[in-house]
Amino acid sequence: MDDSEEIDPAVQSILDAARERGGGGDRVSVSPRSLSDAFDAVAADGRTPVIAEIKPTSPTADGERTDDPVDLARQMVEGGAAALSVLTEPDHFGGSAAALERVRDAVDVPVLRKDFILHEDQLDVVEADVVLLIVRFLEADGTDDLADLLTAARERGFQVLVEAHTPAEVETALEAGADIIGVNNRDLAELDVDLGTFESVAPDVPEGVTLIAESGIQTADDVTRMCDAGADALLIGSAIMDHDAATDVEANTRRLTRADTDAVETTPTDT
Ligand SMILES: O=P(O)(O)OC[C@@H](O)[C@@H](O)c1c[nH]c2ccccc12
Repeated sequence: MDDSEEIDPAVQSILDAARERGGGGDRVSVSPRSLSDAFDAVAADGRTPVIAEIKPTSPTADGERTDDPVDLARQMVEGGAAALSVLTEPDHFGGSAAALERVRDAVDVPVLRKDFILHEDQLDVVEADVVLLIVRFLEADGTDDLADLLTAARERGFQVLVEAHTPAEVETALEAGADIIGVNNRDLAELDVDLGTFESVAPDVPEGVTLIAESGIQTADDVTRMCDAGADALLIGSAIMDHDAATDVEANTRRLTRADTDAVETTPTDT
């Protein structure tokens, strides 16, 4: 629908690959770990709910992190992450369904499958507690309808995070019945990040909806800023992963999950 606004060539290439990718085999049926219970539990413990993302690389990253995803997942949980996000897109993010499966077996927290799902059968690739649906991409021709995909995902047991970037996309998400909305600070047309996006779009999201701030959150101040603007939880990848294998993933996670609380943590000096 909205193909008139040029999207970044890197994003177009992701979309083209997603269109080609087949689905799974048998229809999956998931008994999901509750995302809202996980957020409540960490909040009760004085931490900020953070979904820590395992993203080996991305079109905007330098290099690729090749550590075992299970090791990374354990460090993130040890550092206080409420939930994990695992990229399963293979061609541009270095992800795989197998990595998600191993991670979900190794931890107790909910796991989000991060991918570019355009068709119902792509829901059947792997079990996860939450799947991502991106409004912007489901407006393109030749993709399934957002509301239909949302229903199809819920019928399989998935919780659904619907990603928006503008007030119009939030409206679309709400009309489709979304109850968990992520506002992506990264503009998929340009690939640049502006935390002001969340601040300007958040007021359009009604109280009863779980609201997640996504992308570009680097520092403790950024965490506070997103929480002040109404975020119930934050999705953080690069600042935790870094693409320098020497980075301490557990310490990074701890620093950001403790950022909006009074808890005092020592901050690593090399980040
Ligand atoms: O690494 P960052 O800037 O902390 O961003 C994490 C996450 O929000 C980002 O990876 C993301 C948001 N929406 C997506 C959709 C597909 C792939 C990736 C994403």
